[in-house]
Amino acid sequence: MPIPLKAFAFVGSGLGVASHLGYFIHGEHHMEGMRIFLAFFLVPAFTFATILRYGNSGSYVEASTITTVITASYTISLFSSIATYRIFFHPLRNFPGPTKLKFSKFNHSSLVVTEGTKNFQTVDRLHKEYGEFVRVGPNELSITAPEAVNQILGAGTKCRKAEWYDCVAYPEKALNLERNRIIHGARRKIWDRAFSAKSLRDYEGRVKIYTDQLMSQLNANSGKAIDACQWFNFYAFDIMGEMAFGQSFEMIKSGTEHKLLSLMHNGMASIGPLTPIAWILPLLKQIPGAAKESKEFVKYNTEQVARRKQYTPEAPDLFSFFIDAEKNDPNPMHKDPNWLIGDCGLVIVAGSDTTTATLSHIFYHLAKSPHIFSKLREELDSSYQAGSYTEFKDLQEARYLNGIINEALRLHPPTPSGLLRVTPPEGITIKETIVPGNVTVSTPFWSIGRLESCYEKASEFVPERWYEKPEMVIEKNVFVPFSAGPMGCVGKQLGLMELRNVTARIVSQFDVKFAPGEDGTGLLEKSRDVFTLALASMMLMFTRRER
Ligand code: HEM
Repeated sequence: MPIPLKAFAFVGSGLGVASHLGYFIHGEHHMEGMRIFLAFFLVPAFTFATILRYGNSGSYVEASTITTVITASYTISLFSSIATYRIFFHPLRNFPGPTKLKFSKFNHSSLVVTEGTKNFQTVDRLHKEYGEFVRVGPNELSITAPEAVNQILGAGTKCRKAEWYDCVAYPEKALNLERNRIIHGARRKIWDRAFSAKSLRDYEGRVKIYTDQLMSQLNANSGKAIDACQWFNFYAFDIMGEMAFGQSFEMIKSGTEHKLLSLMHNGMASIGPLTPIAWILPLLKQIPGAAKESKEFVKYNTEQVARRKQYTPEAPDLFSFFIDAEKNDPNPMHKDPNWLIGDCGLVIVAGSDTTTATLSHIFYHLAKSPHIFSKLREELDSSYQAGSYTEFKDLQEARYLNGIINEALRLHPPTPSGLLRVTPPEGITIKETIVPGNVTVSTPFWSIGRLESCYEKASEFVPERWYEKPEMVIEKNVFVPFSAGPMGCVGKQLGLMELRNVTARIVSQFDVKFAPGEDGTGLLEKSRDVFTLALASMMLMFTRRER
């Protein structure tokens, strides 16, 4: 007697629930995209072939009907089980947030796309609607409670980096992608050496060369409208090329974009919309012909590393330390050549777009507010001489300049959505709220930087709050544009050195204003959130100062 179709539907449904409760609900599966994807095709094909071979009639119609019934009932019950769990039983079920985001991160992704790839603003809107704790995914919370920043990112944090770090540059290895704390700590030691106080002093000369080059170009274009964001990007990128490979990309000199810059930016463009569903990124990279730019970026870095290994620069660069570790460090992990290639890409990505975004926003505010520009020029005229021996040291102490940099980082953090972390298995308690274990959490920098509970007159650009009016910084601990703790920015001092040096030089030597028809809103409204910011243009005029 033939088995009724209902029985097959029953089996499919049972398997659906069982695979959810026995497999998908446990642990991490973000790197299994390809296997799961293939299983969804191969298992039905295998089922079809088995029924055809061993079924009662051996007919194609029977085999395909039964396969369809099992597959459909499996799929429906799997997704129903997932949805039911996420809404009614998940440990985050009582946290507020839009219902569609509780179901699936695909809905977050589509929200990001429809709202112009500005996740930090999307999340900000959700916080205004739902409060300090917002469930932005089935297993994800965005938190603006000030206490969360230190607990999630601070020195003693028990949180670790989220799955996103495995996916975003798969299959690369690099310091910032490393989720294992012991391995991260061991690699971080090499980077810390490369950024010691002595090394930083050695890098001053390199920074100066590119600041000089930028000044020459601004001189040559004095009084003309130019895209400041693009020139700042050339500047930051040239310095990072010098740091990573011991040779710049010559973009300031040539005034044209190097191929690597567009490769990097095109490669990063997908990160914005795909961050909520980052498991798709490794899947894409395993498809031949897909994710071309990212693959080319890695290929370029591989070739450059090979070239860099052929010579020793006169003064050490970052790679002097990395190559030394590969050859001489007793820890064998540094022998893996993938570290050099991945860290090479990391120098470029981490060091260029962050600095560019900050410089661009500093000059947005200087062009918008002539009184801030004049006050900065006064400070510099009285305490600083461009090109002097003590130039870098003097600028460290320029209070107004440093206040301006802090304000730019507060209102326009270069990683505006914050950083994804996972809570420890026992969970954490933030402001009496228990955040369960193994939940993805983030503290959106852009929103927190604008909270009246953290800063007095939060929406205003007030450099003095950082020295003369400390009462205007209500929650000091939330200001972490470089992140904090063991995974905080290792290049912070180099970044600050560049920002101070180039800002001081320009303000001392040029008048700055918006070009006709420009008011800087394009920069604020059209830049996209791709983890760092993909900047829109901003046309400024730098005119040689009349003395
Ligand atoms: C305004 C300038 C900069 C800002 C705002 C900034 C910000 C940040 C932030 C927020 C992180 C944490 C990322 C995460 O956890 O996913 C980070 C990490 C990092 N940054 Fe920066 N950065 C800047 C400049 C630089 C520069 C010039 C370099 C030089 C190469 C650099 C190298 C790095 C590296 C290597 C990491 C990874 C550290 C680790 O995982 O231990 N950054 N940065």
